[in-house]
Order: sequence, then structure tokens, then C-alpha cells
Amino acid sequence: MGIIERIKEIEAEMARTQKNKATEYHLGQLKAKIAKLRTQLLEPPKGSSAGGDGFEVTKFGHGRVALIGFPSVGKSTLLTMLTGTHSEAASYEFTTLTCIPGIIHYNDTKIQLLDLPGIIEGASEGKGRGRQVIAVAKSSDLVLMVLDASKSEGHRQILTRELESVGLRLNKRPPQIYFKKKKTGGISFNSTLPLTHVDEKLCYQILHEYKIHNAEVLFREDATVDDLIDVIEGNRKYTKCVYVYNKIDVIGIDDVDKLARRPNSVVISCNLKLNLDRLLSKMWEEMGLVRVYTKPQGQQPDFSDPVVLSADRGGCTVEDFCNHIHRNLIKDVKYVLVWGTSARHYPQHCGLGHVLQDEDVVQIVKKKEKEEGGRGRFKSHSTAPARISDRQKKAPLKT
Ligand SMILES: Nc1nc2c(ncn2[C@@H]2O[C@H](COP(=O)(O)OP(=O)(O)OP(=O)(O)O)[C@@H](O)[C@H]2O)c(=O)[nH]1
Ligand SMILES: [K+]
Ligand SMILES: [Mg+2]
Repeated sequence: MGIIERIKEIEAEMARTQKNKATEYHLGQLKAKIAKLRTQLLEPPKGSSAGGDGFEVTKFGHGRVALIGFPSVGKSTLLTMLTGTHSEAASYEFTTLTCIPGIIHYNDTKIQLLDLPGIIEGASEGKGRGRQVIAVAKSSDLVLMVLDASKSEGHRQILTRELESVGLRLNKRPPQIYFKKKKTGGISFNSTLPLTHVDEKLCYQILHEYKIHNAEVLFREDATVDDLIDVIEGNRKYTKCVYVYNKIDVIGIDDVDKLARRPNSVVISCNLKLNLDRLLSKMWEEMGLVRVYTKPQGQQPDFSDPVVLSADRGGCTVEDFCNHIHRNLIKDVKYVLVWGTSARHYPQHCGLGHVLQDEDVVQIVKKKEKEEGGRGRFKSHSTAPARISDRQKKAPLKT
């Protein structure tokens, strides 16, 4: 029997089993069995080199966004509108057969947008080009789930399930469960609060299913069996997702209003060019990019050419900033001067561990290099944090 058939069989058994206190251990065990099989499904077949027929698109820019959705919801139309790169759009399904990259220029950053073939129910099991599409989604910093506003609300759940079954977790943070395998000592099970979903026996059973007999487990939140399995599997990808409802030109205003109020959702119409600005700003917000402007001593910063950092990709500290400029720079840095929302006063003298925020301005002061004007000039600095771009319009930065 193939892996997919075995998963189907266990799912059928779960569906037959009534949910109650007496069956919860058995159900937990079945969940773990399915998770293990799904992981097997993701492993490349023996003898083949990993990837191979995947969509190999080189990463470019400061972040990567993937367009995921059913066929003909308007993914290619949207790529063409946002990036200017042409991607064939047509009224028949599966117009797009491969991955087509475009670039969005936004807030002086470059964001790679990827158009992809439509996926269908069963994609995670290999239907259509589902597996390759989902692999690209996993490599992205943000997923735009494109939905047809005039179609069933169920599509969002089906797609979410497909992505979840291959280990993608949308708009979730990792479960607060500490888990460490040990060589000896048995299982130590603890929690910092009362648990309502998982008890010691259930945890043992799940670990047993994974043939883990020595480990430390500490629940720091009231997590579920599924959360525990995610932590044990350890290969989950936590990605932000914005739900994009396209084609609002063909539905009534009341329905548009309902969709627009759903969490993490943006309603648009490519045909009428409606709300695309809102989509871009939502996308930007979710990506959490941090632009930092370098200020040479005695000069104004170049506000068109930021260093772009990200908490998810490498971090946002002064050290990360310096490493971005040059990998040998760090050893010459004495401290930095910071203007912007991360500074308590302007300019603030900061060390390498200081965490920078979007639109901060940084001047590097090197060892054996004197700061222009000396420190005494900043006695009467402002303490009110303000967006540096607003300040910049009013008065040039000194130093
Ligand atoms: N009414 C309406 N139609 C749209 C809108 N955006 C796209 N379409 C139409 O929807 C159809 C499908 O568009 P595509 O961009 O090819 O959709 P896709 O998601 O890339 O489709 P596949 O590549 O086949 O998965 C085309 O006929 C578009 O003209 C919109 O905002 N409103
Ligand atoms: K299409
Ligand atoms: Mg397409």
C-alpha cells in the first residue's frame, strides 16, 4: 500500500472514531501516525536527487512573496499589474504552468513576487503541480492566498488544509513547548500552567509513536496534540499569509464589506484596479522589513538607498546592519549614533546589540576616529521619538 492510501485509511478510522475521553489517546496516536507519513511523503523518492523538477527561481530582492490559489482566480493578472512583468492570463484553468517572477518596487525596496500555477484539492498529495507550488510557498517570506470573491468561502479552508498538510503554518507562531531529546533519563513532562488538551499519558503515547523514550518536555501554554506533534516533527514553517479576495467587481457591496472585515484579508479587483494600494501596504506591513539609512559623518543620509533588514531574515540589530554593509566592518566599530523610532533621544549612542526600527538613520563611529563636533553638541536633544522621514523634511540631521 502506498503512503497516500495509508494516510486515507487512518483518516477514515479517525472519522469513524467517536471523540471522547476514552478515545482521545487513540486519536492522538493516529494523528502522530499521519504526521509521520506526511513527512515521509515530502522526502524525495529514493535514488532521485532532491528537487530536480521543482521551480528553481533564484531569490532576488529584500523579500519573497508567493501567489497561491485555485486556477483562474487572477494570480497572473495580479502579477502583471503589480510588477509590470507580463504573465499570461486567460479565462481557462491552468494557464500558468511554471513559476514566473516579477519585482515590486515599494518604499525603496525590491520585493520578489512569484506567480505560480493554480493548485487544486489534493495538491499536497501530488495532484497537478501542487508539490512544486507548495515548495515555493515554503521558501517565501509571505504567502498571498488569492481567492475568487464570487466563489465558495470553503476554498480558503481547502487551500489552508493543503498547505498545512505539508507543514506550512499560516499566521501562527510556533507552539510554546520546550522539547529536547535526551540520551537517558526517561521522559520528563512538565507544564507552567494547567493543561486542558494534553496530559502526561497522552504525551508519552505520542512520543512512543516516534520511538522517543528519553526527552524533556515543558508546556509553556495550553497547547494541543497537533502543536505537540509539530514541535516533535520540528520541520514546520511558520509563514504569514494575506488573504486576497479578487474580482470584487462581480459581487454586491454587502458581500465585499463582509470579506473586507475578515482577519488578514484585502479585497481587490484587478479589472477595475481597485484597492491595489491597500494590498501593497498590507503586504509591506506583514513583511516587517526594516529600512536603515546610513549617514556619513557631516553629510545627510541617502534616503533613496536603505540597508534593508528583517527580523525573520538575519535580524535587525546594529551588528546585523554592520555585517550587511561589510563583513569586516564590525571589528572597527566603536559605537553608532542612531536617529529614529528606536532611539530614546537624538542621536542615541548605541552598541552592537541595539535593535533598529524601520526608517532609522545610523552613523557609524569607528575606533580611533573622532566624532565630528564631539559629544557636547547634543545636550539639548529631543526625547520624543518621531519618524525620521518626518523630521528630515523639517530640519537636516546634525553630526
Ligand atoms: N471580473 C474579473 N475578472 C478578473 C479579475 N482579475 C482577473 N480576472 C479574469 O480572470 C481570468 C483568470 O485570470 P488569470 O490571471 O489567468 O488567473 P490565474 O489565477 O493566473 O489562473 P491560472 O494560471 O490558470 O491558475 C481571466 O479571464 C482574467 O481576465 C477581476 O478583478 N475581475
Ligand atoms: K487562468
Ligand atoms: Mg496564471
